Amino acid sequence: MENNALELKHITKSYHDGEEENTVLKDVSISIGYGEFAAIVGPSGSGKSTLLSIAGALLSPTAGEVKIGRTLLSDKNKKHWDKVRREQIGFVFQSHQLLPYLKVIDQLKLIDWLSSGKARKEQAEHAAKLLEDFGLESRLNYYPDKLSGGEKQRVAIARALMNHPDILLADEPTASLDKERGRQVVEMIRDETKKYKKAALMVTHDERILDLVDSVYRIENGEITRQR
Ligand SMILES: Nc1ncnc2c1ncn2[C@@H]1O[C@H](COP(=O)(O)OP(=O)(O)OP(=O)(O)O)[C@@H](O)[C@H]1O
Repeated sequence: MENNALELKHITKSYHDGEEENTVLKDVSISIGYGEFAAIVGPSGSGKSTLLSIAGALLSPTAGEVKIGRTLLSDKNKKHWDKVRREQIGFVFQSHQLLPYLKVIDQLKLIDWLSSGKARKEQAEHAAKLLEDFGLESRLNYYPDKLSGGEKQRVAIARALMNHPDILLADEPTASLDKERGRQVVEMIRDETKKYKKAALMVTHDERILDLVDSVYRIENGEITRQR
């Protein structure tokens, strides 16, 4: 049976604040398949970022199971989490987080821990291909301050796909963009998800872009429901 790119099973997350226990996620389960683009919506403070951090091996759940591709994240083996993040997950944040002193093409080559010449060549080709997919082929030698907001975010998404992740996790990727540019960026995430059979999970406040995703989950009072 084909596995999913991401499986969260019966996730509970509580934060402790002195004597108080604040349960932010209650028995949350979701699965995202390869080629699927899912969105999470919900009011401020409902636990969306917490869920994304758990899915991205940045935060451990109080209870429940996280599986990324074939890898089951275990609390006993946290040393392994760095490797999972590096090799299986692509992160995109609200603001692009590009490095100001690197050209576009070099932003992608940053993830250059591979040593062999062949691997390096493949990586350079992959970077060029991704930047072309994102319509940035004429911007390879630009520094971030010469790019528009939408272009910067597109570079950030291309960079997140460099390591061939199982899943792309995006926390409000359109927050800093106007309507049109925001939509364009989300269309590109969708296209890449389909083209490379990746999964993507996006937190968003913007209901106008939900027609671009395959599935929509809403979190409210710590509980998740699938809307479609
Ligand atoms: N490290 C922490 N320690 C204690 N409480 C936390 C911590 N991180 C988040 N919380 C609490 O958990 C709840 C959910 O926070 P979270 O950031 O996941 O919500 P969100 O849905 O992403 O909100 P927003 O849409 O405003 O970004 C909030 O009540 C928040 O105060």
